[in-house]
Amino acid sequence: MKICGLTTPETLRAAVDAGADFVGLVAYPRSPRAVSPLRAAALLEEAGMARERPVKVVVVTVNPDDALLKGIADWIAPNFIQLHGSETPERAQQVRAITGAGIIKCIPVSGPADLEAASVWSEAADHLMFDARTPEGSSLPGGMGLSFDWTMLKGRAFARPWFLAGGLNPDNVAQALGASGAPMVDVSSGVESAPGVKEPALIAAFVEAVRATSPR
Ligand SMILES: O=C(O)c1ccccc1NCC(=O)[C@H](O)[C@H](O)COP(=O)(O)O
Repeated sequence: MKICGLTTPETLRAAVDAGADFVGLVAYPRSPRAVSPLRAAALLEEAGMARERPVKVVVVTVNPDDALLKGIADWIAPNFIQLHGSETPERAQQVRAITGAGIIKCIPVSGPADLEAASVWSEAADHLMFDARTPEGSSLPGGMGLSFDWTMLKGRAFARPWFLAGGLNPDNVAQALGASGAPMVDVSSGVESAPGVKEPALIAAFVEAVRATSPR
């Protein structure tokens, strides 16, 4: 599971200690969870993760330019770049070459037809993420606590391992896993007390709820 949008060493550590597999740092200036590459590097250091990383570090971007990608590679050296904009597979290959990181591609979903977009990503992405499409004119393309009909994913096969995202929280994640058959889940606002303010107790409750649902 992935806990996204962490902004403090305490919550980063809380995610690791709870047993998250991936932690997400958002490099999108308009987000209430935004951290610069420099701040992200300091965060990892303050959380004791500068050298040894017990989890995969993901940097979330939206149509990133080369300068941002170079800054991310130099300062953070993440395991994955999450592409949350309108990037093409060709651009994703460039992102991989510039950063040396793996690629998580977000597919925005409002209806079953949106799932077809996954088919072009079998070469360029390591993982897919199905996240609720935010309404036209929204301030953010993700992290809005919106969900979609999870059942449309049930029984579907995709070329890459995938995350379910969008509107998940400790109270609904068990139902979401059952309804979608998701192999991995991602959460941001569902473990916050206000936009950008993560709560360690909610992070722990989310991880526990996933653990209690998943086969060991
Ligand atoms: O979280 C953000 O602020 C954000 C900003 C811009 C692009 C993507 C963003 N988040 C991406 C994520 O991976 C979120 O975890 C995902 O959209 C689910 O968010 P939520 O519905 O709040 O759990």
